[in-house]
Amino acid sequence: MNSAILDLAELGWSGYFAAQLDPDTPLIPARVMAVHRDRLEVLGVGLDTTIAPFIADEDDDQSHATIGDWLLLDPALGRARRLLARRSLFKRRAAGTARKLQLIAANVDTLFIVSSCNQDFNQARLERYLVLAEDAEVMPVVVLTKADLSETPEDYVHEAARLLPGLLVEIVDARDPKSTACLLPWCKKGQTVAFVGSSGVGKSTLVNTLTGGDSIVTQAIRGDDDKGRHTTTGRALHRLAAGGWLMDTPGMRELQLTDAASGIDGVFADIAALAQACRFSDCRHDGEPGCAIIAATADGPLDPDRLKRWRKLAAEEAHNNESLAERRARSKAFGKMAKSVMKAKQERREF
Ligand SMILES: Nc1nc2c(ncn2[C@@H]2O[C@H](COP(=O)(O)OP(=O)(O)OP(=O)(O)O)[C@@H](O)[C@H]2O)c(=O)[nH]1
Ligand SMILES: [Zn+2]
Repeated sequence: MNSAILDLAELGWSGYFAAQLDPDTPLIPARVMAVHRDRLEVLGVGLDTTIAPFIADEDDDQSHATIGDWLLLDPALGRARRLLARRSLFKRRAAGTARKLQLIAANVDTLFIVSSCNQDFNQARLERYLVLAEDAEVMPVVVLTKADLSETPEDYVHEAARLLPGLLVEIVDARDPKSTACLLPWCKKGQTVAFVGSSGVGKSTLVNTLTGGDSIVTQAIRGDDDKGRHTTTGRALHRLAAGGWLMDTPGMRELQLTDAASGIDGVFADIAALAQACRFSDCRHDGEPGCAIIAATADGPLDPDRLKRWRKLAAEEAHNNESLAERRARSKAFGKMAKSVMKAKQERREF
C-alpha cells in the first residue's frame, strides 16, 4: 500500500525541498517513515527500503535524521548522503541528567490541538500546546471535540479563539465524518498532520474518522504486502483518507513544553511587547515602579489570569534552561578535572 507512491508530492515534497537540490549531484529524495535503533525506513518514488541511520554533523544534535525528514540517497551506495533543511521540527530535552536533545518529528505542516467542549477545556493547556507549535514552526489548529455533548459549544470556540490573534478553531463531533470534514483542507495530498491533547479528548476517534475507519493498527498489520502478510512494523507516518499523512509516534504523544523560549514570546507577544515599555529593562514585573505589565492588568487590556499563565510557562522555561546551563557547567568542570588528572599522571611519570 505505502510503496505505491507515484510522485514525490504525494509524500509531502515541495518547492521548499526541491530548491535545496544540487543539479550536479544526482541523488534520490526519500522520506523517513520510521526510526529504529540501527536503521531508518524510507519511502520514495518506487522506493521502499531501509538504510543506515544518518547524522549530517556529529557536533550538531539537531542533525540526526528523524521521522518525517527528507534525505537524499546515493543509489550506488544505498545510503543517505544529505539531510535536507526542515520546514518544522518537534524536539524535546530527554529526561535524566544528561538532558540530551531528542528529535521527535520533522516536516509536520499542521498540529491539531485537541480539546473537548467540557471540563477538559483549559486555556493554560491550550496555550502550552500553542507554544509547542510556535516553537516547532508548525501551524496550529485547535479542534474542539464533543460538540454534540455541549449545549453552548460556541462559548468554547470563542474562548479558544481569544488565545492568539488569527487562531483557527474548529468544532466537531469526532465520530462523524460529516462533522470532521472541516479538517480535510489540512489533510490533503502532500500534507502532514499531528495531534496533541490530553487523554480522552477524542484523538483516536478523530484519527479513525480521518483514516476512513482504516485504523492504524490494521494498516500496520496489513502492511505493504498484497498477500496480506505482516510486513510493516511501527511506521510513524500513516495515510489519511484525504491523501495526507498522519504523524503518530510515542514521542509526539508525550510532547511537553521544553526549550520553547521563542514559542512563549510568539504566543504571548502582547506581554513581550508590554515588557518593552517597563521602566527598567530587567523588570521582573513584580512591583517595580513603572512596570507596564502590571499597569496593563490594573486598568487595561491584559487579563490577570493570562499574566499568571505566562509567568508559569516562563518559570518552567527558565527551569529547563537552567538545567541545560548546569549540564554545560558540569561538563566543563569534568573536562577541567580530567585535564588536571592527566597532568598529575604526566608529572608523576616525568618525576
Ligand atoms: N459524543 C462524543 N464522543 C466522543 C467524541 N470524541 C470522542 N468521543 C468519545 O470519547 C471517548 C474517548 O475518545 P478517544 O478517541 O479514545 O480519546 P483519546 O484522546 O484518543 O484518548 P487517549 O487514547 O487516552 O489519548 C471515546 O469513548 C469516544 O467515543 C465526540 O466528538 N463526541
Ligand atoms: Zn515590568
